[in-house]
Amino acid sequence: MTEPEAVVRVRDLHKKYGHHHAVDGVSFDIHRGETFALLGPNGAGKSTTIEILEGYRDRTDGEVSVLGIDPGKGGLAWKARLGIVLQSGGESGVMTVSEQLRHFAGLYPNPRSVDEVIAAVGLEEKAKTRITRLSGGQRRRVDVALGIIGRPELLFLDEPTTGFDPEARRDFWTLVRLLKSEGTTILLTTHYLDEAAQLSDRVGVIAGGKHIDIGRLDEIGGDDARIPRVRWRDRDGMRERRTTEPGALVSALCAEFGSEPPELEVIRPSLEDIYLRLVAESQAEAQAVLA
Ligand SMILES: Nc1ncnc2c1ncn2[C@@H]1O[C@H](COP(=O)(O)OP(=O)(O)OP(=O)(O)O)[C@@H](O)[C@H]1O
Repeated sequence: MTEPEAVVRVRDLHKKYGHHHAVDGVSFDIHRGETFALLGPNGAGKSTTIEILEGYRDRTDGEVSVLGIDPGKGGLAWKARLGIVLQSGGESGVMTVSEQLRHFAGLYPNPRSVDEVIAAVGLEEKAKTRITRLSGGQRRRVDVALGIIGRPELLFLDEPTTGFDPEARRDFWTLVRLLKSEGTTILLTTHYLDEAAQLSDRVGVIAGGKHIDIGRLDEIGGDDARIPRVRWRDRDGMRERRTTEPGALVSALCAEFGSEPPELEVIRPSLEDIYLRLVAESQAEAQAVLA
């Protein structure tokens, strides 16, 4: 089998702010066409890592290649192949939505149609509205629109749906799936674990600047973290058991009760459960080292 093409390659990345080691030996690849979610608690080093990949921030040490180029040396032609949605938007407020997008579209060799992008982010009714007059969530949609207007090969989405209402988030997920179906490689950070579970092929988890785990959605955290729990109520109250064979346990319970046990549930750990467990374990290990 041929190795997938690495659009992003990070090896032993380090970033120090003064004495603070914000990124402490992180390594990962992102393959062409995949959506990769970089997850971690506040201050884990996600934005610092992304900003290094985008060429906005110098690294202290390590190897980084983005679309075959060292981001510290990337020129305009390289930048035009990237789409960037930063954590805080950089759009200027005096322009209308469509003016701003037209302005940005002019900076790229092969931009998407402004009207199509406005429709894709659900801002048709606000196209002629000044950005200063938009709500926070609507401005965030402008950020996303600006990130995709240049038809990027690689799209960075740093907490893209912060401030979105639930419907806008669903619409955004549809948009990301469309971009992915067109072959766009995507690096996503988000604190919404359901968003990561919906959109990503693989997940990397970091905490305190250090790598904790990396893998496909169905393998991250290991087999033990994904063992389902069966819950039901009996005479003594709620009961719960972890089992790799929930079907067999449910059958046995049904036979024992003579019908379905009250409040029966089979609960499969969500990405959020697995993530919280990984982060808690790594924090406990870090504290044990300090003790
Ligand atoms: N310009 C800076 N100068 C000094 N320290 C910084 C700077 N930027 C970030 N840091 C520190 O580096 C660490 C990592 O920050 P970073 O913003 O990369 O984390 P993050 O994972 O993106 O967090 P969040 O989820 O809160 O956005 C934090 O402890 C932060 O305080």
